[in-house]
Formats: sequence, C-alpha cells, structure tokens
Amino acid sequence: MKTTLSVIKADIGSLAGHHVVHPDTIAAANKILAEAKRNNIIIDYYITYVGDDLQLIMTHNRGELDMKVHETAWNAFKEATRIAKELGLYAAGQDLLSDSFSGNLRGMGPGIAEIEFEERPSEPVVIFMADKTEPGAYNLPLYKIFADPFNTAGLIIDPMMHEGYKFEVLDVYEGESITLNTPEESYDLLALIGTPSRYIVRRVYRKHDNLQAAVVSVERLNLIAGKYVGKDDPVMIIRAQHGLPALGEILEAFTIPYLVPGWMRGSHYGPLMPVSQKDARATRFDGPPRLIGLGFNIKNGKLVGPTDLFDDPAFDEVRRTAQLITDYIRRHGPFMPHRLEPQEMEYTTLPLVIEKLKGRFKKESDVYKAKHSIYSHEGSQE
Ligand SMILES: O=C(COP(=O)(O)O)[C@@H](O)[C@H](O)[C@H](O)COP(=O)(O)O
Repeated sequence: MKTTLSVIKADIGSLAGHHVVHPDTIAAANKILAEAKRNNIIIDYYITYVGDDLQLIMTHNRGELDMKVHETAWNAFKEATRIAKELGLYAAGQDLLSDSFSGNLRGMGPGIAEIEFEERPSEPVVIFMADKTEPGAYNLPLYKIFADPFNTAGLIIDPMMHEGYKFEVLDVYEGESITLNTPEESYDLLALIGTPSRYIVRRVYRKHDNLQAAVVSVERLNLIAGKYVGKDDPVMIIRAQHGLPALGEILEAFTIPYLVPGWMRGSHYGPLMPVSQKDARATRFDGPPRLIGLGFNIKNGKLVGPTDLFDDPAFDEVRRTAQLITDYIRRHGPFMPHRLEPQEMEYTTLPLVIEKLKGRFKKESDVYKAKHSIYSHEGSQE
C-alpha cells in the first residue's frame, strides 16, 4: 500500500503581531489530529510552526487531495482560529479565505504539499517550512539540489542519479505547467524559474524511473484572494538518499542566504535565513525571512523523528552572512531593489496610496509616456 505525506499549513493568528504561533492554538489543532488518528483517517502526525504559520504534518494511505484528510486539516485550523480569537491573537483566521469546507483545501487559503509513494525499506524525508516569503523561494535550492553538480556530487557519481531529473514548473499567472528535463534543458529551465514570482517549481521526478522526489506548496495567497492577505510562506517535501540527493546535498543548497521576496508587509527582498525550531520567529523588520528544516524517517506510515536540521553550528556562518545582508539591504529603506518591483507591489496596499495621488499628476508631452503602465501586467517583460 502506498503512503501519502501531507504537509498543510495556514496562518490562523499569532502572538504579538505576525510573529509566532501561540502554544494554545497548537494544542487545539492537536486535539483534532489526535481524533483523526484514533478514527484511522491519518496514520500519524506532527504539529509544528514557523513564525506565524501553523504546520500540520500528516501521514495516511488515502492519496493526495483526500477529502477526509483535508477536512481534518480544515477543522484543525478552524479550531485553532477559535482559540486565537478567544485569546485576541493577531490576524486570527488570516489564511482561511473561505467560510466552509468543500471537498479539498485547494484555493481556500492553506498551503498544501503532498506526495504519495511506495515506501522504500528506509524512507528519509526532509520537510522545509518558510515564513515571510513565497513558493518561488524554493526554485533556487531545488535547481541546486537536483541539477547542479557543484552542489550535488551524486549527479556525477551515483549511477541512479546520473541521468538527471525532471522539473514540473507552474506558471501561476497563466495557470499552465511545463515539464523540463535536466541536464539537457537546464538553460530553458533557468530561463523560466529565474522569475520565481511567476514560474514555480512544483514537483521534481527522477528521470530514469519517474520516482517523485520533491513537491512544493505553490498556492500564492494574494493571487487567489486578489489582494494582500499576508505571504504564502511555502512548504516543501524532499525525499532523500539511496539514488536521491543525500541529506547533506539537500542541506548544502541552503548555505547561501539568497534573496527572496516577502519580509516586511510582503514587500521587500531579504535573505532567507535557515534557523533551528527555537529561532523560528519573525522579529527584525518582521523577519528576516526564516526557514526551518525537519528530517524524518517514515516506516509503515509512522513518522520517526524529527531532527532539527539547521540547529547546527555548520549553519552559523550562513546566519551571520544573512545578518550582514540584512544590515546592508535595510539601508535602502523604501527604495528598490530592497522594495519589490511594481508588478509584485500590485498585491500590497501600495496601489491605494498611489491612487490617492492620481488627480495631482499634470499632463506632459507624450515623449515622456511609456507604452504600458508599470502597474499593468499586460505588455510587461514577464
Ligand atoms: O508580512 C507580514 C505578514 O505576513 P504573514 O502573515 O507572515 O504571511 C507582516 O510584515 C505584515 O504585513 C506587517 O506586520 C503589517 O501587518 P498589519 O498591521 O497590516 O496586519
């Protein structure tokens, strides 16, 4: 029988601002998941958080997008929201865009990463969870892990990996997807995923046997809601070892605190800082964007672990570099390239401010007029 690993997350309200999940809301979600386990809807579960996002990690045999599993997650988020409201936590129920559950959670606000597989004799998985950024933030490490031999030695050395991997990329503006093969189509792949706000790596497969190796939650909240409702704060599952990238090759991709969009008001680029669970809280300028990584083994659907992967001095220098980048880029204040580009600011509250100034602009010669508005997607470079 196949096992499904479902990681479903939502911001249902947090303590002292968009900062950290409150333990009482975790306890509320725990009651619902414990009951689902007793009723054999799920086999096992683990609940955690990164910043203000509540993370439900569940195993079962029901496949992806299963109604009962998704309803369980929905009920857990609803119950946690009820407690968040009782405690007066900030932005209670923020990511629950709908009032009632209908079939599965797609398009309802929570982020979803699910993967169904035949368990190998030993099944190591890594779950990454980020706060104050968006799904395209995983494009860069996924490329490094599955396509860059300077990161992943196994691409050269291990015959099971040597043929390469297939990347399924979603265009979130057009609602289309494309699958590209590496290494032969690497440049085409990079041409797309170098624009991570639009082209998001959703799944990765090993080429020679189609084994699925990775999945990302691709929901972009603001595109779904049509307005700013917080950042998507994506999760990613990667299967490791024995013909897949080794744990250390997966973690190697996070040794540079690369710049991601998000941070304060979802409107700024900042370094993605890998931290331990105890530091998974947004502080400086509501950030900097944080990433945690938990490692598990899955045996007959049971979750063995976790191990807190960035709780390690080997990542101290990465964090220090992230602080230096933070200091440097913060000095740009409201100026690009710290602040996001206009197309992305469209989903924040900035257009309301600009709208107010509209009547005060005076007509000038057409020489100064561009063919397209910078706030319109039409005719843009993307
Ligand atoms: O990005 C943020 C929240 O995103 P998140 O909830 O983590 O998805 C924060 O920086 C807020 O935008 C900021 O704290 C202002 O919040 P409000 O006062 O507008 O709620």
